[in-house]
Amino acid sequence: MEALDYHAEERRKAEFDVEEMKIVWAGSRQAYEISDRVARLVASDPVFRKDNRTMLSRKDLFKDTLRKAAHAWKRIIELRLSEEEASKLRFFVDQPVFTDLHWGMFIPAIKGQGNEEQQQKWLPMAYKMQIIGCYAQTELGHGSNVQGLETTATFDPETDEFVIHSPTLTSSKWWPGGLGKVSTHALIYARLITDGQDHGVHGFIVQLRSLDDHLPLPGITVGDIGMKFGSGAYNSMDNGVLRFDHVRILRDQMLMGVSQVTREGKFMQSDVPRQLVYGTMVYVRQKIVADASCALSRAVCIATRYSVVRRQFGSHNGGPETQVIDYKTQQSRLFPLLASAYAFRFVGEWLKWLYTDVTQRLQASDFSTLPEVHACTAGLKSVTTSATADAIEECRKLCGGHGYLSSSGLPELFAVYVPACTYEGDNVVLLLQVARFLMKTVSQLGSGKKPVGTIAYMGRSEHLLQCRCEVERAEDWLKPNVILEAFEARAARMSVTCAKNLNNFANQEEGFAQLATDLAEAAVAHVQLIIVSKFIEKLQQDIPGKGVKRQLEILFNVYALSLLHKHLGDFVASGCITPKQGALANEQLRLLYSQVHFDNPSLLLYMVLLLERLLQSTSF
Ligand SMILES: CCCCC/C=C\C/C=C\C/C=C\CCCCC(=O)SCCNC(=O)CCNC(=O)[C@H](O)C(C)(C)COP(=O)(O)OP(=O)(O)OC[C@H]1O[C@@H](n2cnc3c(N)ncnc32)[C@H](O)[C@@H]1OP(=O)(O)O
Ligand SMILES: Cc1cc2nc3c(=O)[nH]c(=O)nc-3n(C[C@H](O)[C@H](O)[C@H](O)COP(=O)(O)OP(=O)(O)OC[C@H]3O[C@@H](n4cnc5c(N)ncnc54)[C@H](O)[C@@H]3O)c2cc1C
Repeated sequence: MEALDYHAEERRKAEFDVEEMKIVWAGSRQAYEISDRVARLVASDPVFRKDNRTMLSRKDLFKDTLRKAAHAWKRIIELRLSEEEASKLRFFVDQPVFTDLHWGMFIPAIKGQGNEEQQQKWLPMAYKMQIIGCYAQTELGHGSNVQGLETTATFDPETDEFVIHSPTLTSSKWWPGGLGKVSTHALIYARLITDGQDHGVHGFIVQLRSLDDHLPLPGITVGDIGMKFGSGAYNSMDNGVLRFDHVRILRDQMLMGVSQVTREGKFMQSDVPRQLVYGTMVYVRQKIVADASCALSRAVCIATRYSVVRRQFGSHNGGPETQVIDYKTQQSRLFPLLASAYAFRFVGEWLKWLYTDVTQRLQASDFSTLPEVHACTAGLKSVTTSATADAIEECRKLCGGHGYLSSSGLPELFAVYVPACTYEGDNVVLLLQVARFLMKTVSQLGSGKKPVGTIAYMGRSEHLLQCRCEVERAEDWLKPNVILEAFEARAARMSVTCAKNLNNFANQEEGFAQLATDLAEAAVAHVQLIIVSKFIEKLQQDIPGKGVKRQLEILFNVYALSLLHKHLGDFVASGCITPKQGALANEQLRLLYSQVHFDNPSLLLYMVLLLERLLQSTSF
């Protein structure tokens, strides 16, 4: 049976309302309708074709990308698309391009760190793309260590200007997307110096190229940093290098929403946390989490499609060979990835709410949730991108030799996706930020300060440090409260153990350095607990549609129990569960795989259909 006939057949047999499941995935009926409409628009427009991009030279690929970006902008204007529709269209164009950074970082940084006057001056030009901006923070010598950046912005009270300078080779800005060829302006992060005093890293808007002939302005040396991983992939983006030779800018080109420099050259740190200078990174990290579920779902679609159609071995009396989806090993590798796509989708929805909430609080000078938002965005960005990068590679391997063909779509998807483990914060560095937040919370237990939000479970650590999971039969692992308590106990015990071991060192810094690996693992346990708990919260909502909630419950159990199986060492070593209970979880997982496959083949195929229009616009 051909794949498409099979799909149609399976849809007819669906155990659940596929249309309602589409809405669950999209987040709302409106979001689904926008996504569906824009996906069709992109898939039906020959200018947006993607099946040739791995065969183009870097120069032709870049020209192709610019052509697509210009065409996208033209269609956005012609069709009067909303900001949400425009963002979707850029997403479905699905090729790293300078507009990612213009819309994704340059504009949000001005909105988040600029004062009212600066927003009124720069945003209208940016929205009309009369200026094109990039986010130039990373340098050749420093990326993770933002406080180590070397570019300087020295205030000259004589002329009421800042002098932007690259004092060393390692201070060269290196990596910013859109910098190499396209951007006319950059948001530069540099050391603010007034009257000889260094006030740390702040943001400055600097024009790089002429708006008349696009040539670099005096004192500016700028270019592209060359080919990156893979052939097509990220090579459609002009990541660049930039050096300053005493470039002068007006004082009002320092973003003054977080701190200011007066006409007299006096540095004024307003009463907001200096970390708001990092606000744009926090914003992008929360978007990257939602993006992980999209990238993961695409890989799972391809691998599911293949697994359902591909047959190998098992022919009896000349009959058809076995579908590879029937092999338990194929199921145990693929189904947790399908479940992870939904898990990341739902935690991404929640994280978007958390970010919106903190943005509103900041406007009321309420900084109380900032530490938690930093820990959640950093941790979820790290865990979801690492898992997704690994999953795309796993999906390639699930497709045999065909997974290695460009036309499968998987190599390109992998090559474009994997830098997500590095950009917007190296994943290990971000886990250590989460660990810092966890250790601070543990140190405050007993101080009377009650842990709240995603760390509230630490307030029950006395119970969690000694509880025993109530699991005697495999089906006991189907109870959300049993799973939740196991994940809470594992996270609490790993954090408390780290905190105790830190006390064996002369100081916190030394302890942190020596125990960094344990601390990173404790951070992963905490973040996985957040993902599990948000999936449970999603299932507690009213979910319409025949059988939809039932399918999601199956996926939740697959996600949680496959994680438990993968990290069984943590759970058993921390005493949360016994080896026998671990074996029962694995037994339950096997039963669940059969449910996902035999009772609900349409759930799998639904994922295949989920972004089918998008897949059709690739060559696979
Ligand atoms: C752009 C597209 C948008 C859509 C996205 C969708 C999909 C993605 C698709 C495509 C993406 C396209 C392009 C990719 C763009 C990539 C762009 C970049 O990569 S930009 C550069 C990114 N760089 C980084 O992320 C740097 C990482 N390093 C840091 O963030 C910091 O250096 C640090 C590791 C956090 C350390 O900072 P610092 O030394 O200043 O602070 P500490 O001393 O460690 O901690 C002090 C204190 O501050 C708290 N804190 C730290 N950061 C924050 C924060 N962001 N918010 C709030 N609080 C913070 C920290 O917890 C400490 O608190 P305490 O313990 O209480 O003292
Ligand atoms: C495709 C892509 C696009 C990018 N776009 C932009 C952009 O638009 N704008 C921008 O400003 N930047 C951009 N970047 C840069 C990116 O943000 C940095 O690469 C990233 O922050 C990591 O910094 P680094 O490369 O200097 O590595 P480092 O910070 O030097 O880290 C190197 C490695 O050392 C280890 N390490 C470092 N510190 C620690 C620690 N404290 N503990 C344990 N291990 C540690 C980690 O393994 C890390 O991977 C982009 C990068 C890529 C790959």
